[in-house]
Amino acid sequence: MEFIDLPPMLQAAGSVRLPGSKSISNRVLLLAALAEGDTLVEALLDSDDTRVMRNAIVALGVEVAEEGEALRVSGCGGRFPKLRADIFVGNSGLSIRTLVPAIVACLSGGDDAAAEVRLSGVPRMHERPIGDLVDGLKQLGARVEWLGEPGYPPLALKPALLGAERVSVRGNVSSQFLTGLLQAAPLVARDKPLVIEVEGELISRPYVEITLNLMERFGVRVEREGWSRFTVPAGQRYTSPGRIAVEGDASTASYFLAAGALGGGPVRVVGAGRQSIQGDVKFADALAVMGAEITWGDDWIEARAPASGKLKAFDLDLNHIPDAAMTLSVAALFADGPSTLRNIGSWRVKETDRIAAMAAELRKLGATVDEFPEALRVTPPAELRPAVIDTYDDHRVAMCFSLATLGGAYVRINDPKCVNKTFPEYFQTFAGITRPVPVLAIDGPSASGKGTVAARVAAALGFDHLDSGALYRIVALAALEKGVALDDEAALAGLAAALPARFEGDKVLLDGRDVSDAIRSEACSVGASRVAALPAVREALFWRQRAYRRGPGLVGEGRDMGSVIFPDAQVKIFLTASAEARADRRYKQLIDKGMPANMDDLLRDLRERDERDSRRAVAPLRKEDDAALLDTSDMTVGQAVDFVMAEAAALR
Ligand SMILES: Nc1ncnc2c1ncn2[C@@H]1O[C@H](COP(=O)(O)OP(=O)(O)O)[C@@H](O)[C@H]1O
Ligand SMILES: Nc1ccn([C@@H]2O[C@H](COP(=O)(O)OP(=O)(O)O)[C@@H](O)[C@H]2O)c(=O)n1
Repeated sequence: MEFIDLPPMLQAAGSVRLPGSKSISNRVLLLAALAEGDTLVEALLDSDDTRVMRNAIVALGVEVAEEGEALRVSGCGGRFPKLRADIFVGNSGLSIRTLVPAIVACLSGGDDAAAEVRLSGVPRMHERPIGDLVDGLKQLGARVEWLGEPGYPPLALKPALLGAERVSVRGNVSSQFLTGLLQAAPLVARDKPLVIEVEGELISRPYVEITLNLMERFGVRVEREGWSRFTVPAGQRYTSPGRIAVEGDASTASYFLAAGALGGGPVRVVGAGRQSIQGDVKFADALAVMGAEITWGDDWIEARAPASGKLKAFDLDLNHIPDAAMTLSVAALFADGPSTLRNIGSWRVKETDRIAAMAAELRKLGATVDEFPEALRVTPPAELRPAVIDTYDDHRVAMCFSLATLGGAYVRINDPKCVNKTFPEYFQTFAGITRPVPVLAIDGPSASGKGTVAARVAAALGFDHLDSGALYRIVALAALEKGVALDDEAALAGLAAALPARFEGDKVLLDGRDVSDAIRSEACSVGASRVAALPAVREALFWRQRAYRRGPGLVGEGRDMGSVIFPDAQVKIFLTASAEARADRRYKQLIDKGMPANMDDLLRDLRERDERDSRRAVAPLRKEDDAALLDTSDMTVGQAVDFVMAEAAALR
């Protein structure tokens, strides 16, 4: 499984130019395809979902050409030229739900009896309902055949004359059904008006407003009575507006605005603002309810943390911003109490069951989550835990969990490429506005001076100090005490995973006992180097070591700080010295502590350990390409510290 590790972040600030809106891009592509005349579409989103729509209109015979950064769509004037096609819609709900009514309308009254368009998608798409939409189309006379489970894709559309003047559709499953019917309506209402009635409550209304707004840009007027009855007057045709610029994506904006609110800010998103036609800009109002400071421009929004520093819990009906509301469920981790997200039932039929998915993943971070049929209550933990987040092939799950890093937790996002659905550059953009907790990694062989230098540098910088070798030594000590064999990998990994050890200043405590000296014995030195060669032991200590990365920063020393535990460390040092110099230092250290020591034994032992540490299969000791080499054979401690402090200047 591919993954991306996001380190804990100190803060977020900066400016982001938003990628094009998915909702607008896909509507514009279809309307431009159906219109009379060429449309030059600017700032179109390039992502999996928009490629689905683009490929679909091309498969239906519409010409599309790149012109610099823009796309020229040569409209077909109301009837797709090719009505024999197999269209793959991936996992794009909007694409299938708007293509089906438009194709059905084009199949009406044609003279090719063998015309047939089939639509299919990824397995999840075949679980996403479309039956209510098809029922509506059948009222008009459409011929639709289910190719799998009735009510779900895949399906086949066949020629049939559409007749009725009235159609009704359910509004409480997906507003995309209504959008699909509305966009196809002018193709049906050639001689007589078409009335679309909505049964039940219409959810996600702002998306329908985007539809009406864009239809108007393409010259089609819709009469609306409340949100339950829409009349499309007869004889209208889509005509190209010539050129159209796609707004920035307001749903995507939610991640960056939240980053500003959670990570200090200010973070500004450019491309959607006060004048946006997208309902999701209202996400900024929800952040304001939490106490974030929001500033609006015509085409930008800026968010920063509340002056008090603490975000407030909320209880909100989020029916109008279902997508951006996912971001709010992660923001709830930063609130001063339990927050409730209401009226989000549509989450159940999205890319995944988002209520279940968010509940499961938020819990991994330590939150208490109550799941209801159409709501979620999130109670933040005292401290976020590092978590491995599963993303369910859902771009929004992947994107919104990146925000947890602003709460000081390491987050591993599994299958991060699922963001390609709407924002392939997401993680790079997120990295551009966030500042990871700094890490200075010092690796090197035994007695090279890592511990001594790390302690001094950490004190000078005001950072924490992680002596990772001590963890392996404690495992060795615990094993020796409990009589666990030093090659019993499973038992040793079990010991390591549940190690009741703590660092307190200079002291190392095991089960509350001071073992600072005990772990430095020769037996523990040899034992540590043996248990450290076992992959399961290293695995068991992996997240534990990462948890030491906390603001304002960390100096980590060991063998694999810069290669495995903190590969993104901003400063890496490979500290070494000749074997003779190191044996000499170790000898003096032991004699000072009143411990027995023999120079020849020490030198042999040191060489053996060097060998074992460098030859082992997992996390071998070696200098990383991006580490600065420091040979202290002929240096004083002060000189070594000065060298590292000079490198550490890069952290500021
Ligand atoms: N140039 C130097 N840099 C770091 N330590 C040095 C240097 N010269 C002598 N020493 C001494 O070497 C000894 C071993 O250092 P230590 O920090 O325990 O090494 P490590 O953590 O790499 O095993 C310490 O007593 C330290 O004072
Ligand atoms: N990050 C680390 C740190 C230590 N170790 C192992 O743990 C042993 C003890 O580490 P240490 O840093 O206390 O050892 P010294 O350098 O003090 O001898 C080393 O010999 C390594 O085998 C490791 O594998 N990875």
